[in-house]
Amino acid sequence: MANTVEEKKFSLKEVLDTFSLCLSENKEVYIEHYVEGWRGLVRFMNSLGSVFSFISKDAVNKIEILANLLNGENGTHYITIQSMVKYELDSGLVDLTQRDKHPESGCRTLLRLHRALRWLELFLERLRTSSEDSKTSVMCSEAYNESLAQHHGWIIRKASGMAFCYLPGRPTFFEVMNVGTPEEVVAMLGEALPIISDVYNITENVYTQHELLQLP
Ligand SMILES: CCCCCCCCCCCCC/C=C/[C@@H](O)[C@H](COP(=O)(O)O)NC(=O)CCCCCCCCCCCCCCC
Repeated sequence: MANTVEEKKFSLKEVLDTFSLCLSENKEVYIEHYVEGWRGLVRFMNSLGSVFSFISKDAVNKIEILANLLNGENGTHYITIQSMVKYELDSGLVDLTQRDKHPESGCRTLLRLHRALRWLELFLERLRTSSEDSKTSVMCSEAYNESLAQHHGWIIRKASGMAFCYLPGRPTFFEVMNVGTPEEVVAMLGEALPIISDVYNITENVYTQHELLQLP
């Protein structure tokens, strides 16, 4: 039977909207919607070609770790990032100095996606303010160098740099986002970016407060 969810032509707007569901009234971040937002982003990335599959494989792996924690027997502790951090720290479930007993804790796994969210924020901001002849590969690698690259070793940085060269040009990129005219894409990005920044900043604060930004 056809998988209608996979085949539906999606709009990047819907994906980015998912991040607006992440924030609770008291500014906690719901992991369910965070994970859902990432699933949508990965789906979008997959539609850009198989050269990105080493990236999406890693992202999917991390998304699934978090989804399993949320759906597991201790799932109630994984409703928000704040409750996850409290629970895992209080229960000694986080490897703080080296990967050892808890190599796949929620805290260290989400931190990797959190760093990638910063890349997304920087990349989308560049896209939003770009001109017609701007190069997506340049915008992407600048955003990467300012964020994720600082946490990646040489091999991953090289492989990422090569993958960026296969990004479609700005016009095609805007088209596959399936949002509308370039002006509509720019407007959509203008609405989505503050929400992504909010989610990023709130998470960053939680991790800073608990000194978790360097988890191995
Ligand atoms: C659309 C272009 C896509 C460019 C994606 C830029 C991000 C490049 C990241 C390269 C990651 C390479 C794979 C391996 C990573 C891991 O080593 C590394 C560390 O993990 P570990 O501590 O468990 O070992 N993992 C990570 O840093 C997590 C990376 C997660 C990357 C998710 C990227 C999803 C991109 C979604 C694209 C959506 C674009 C929408 C724009 C309109």
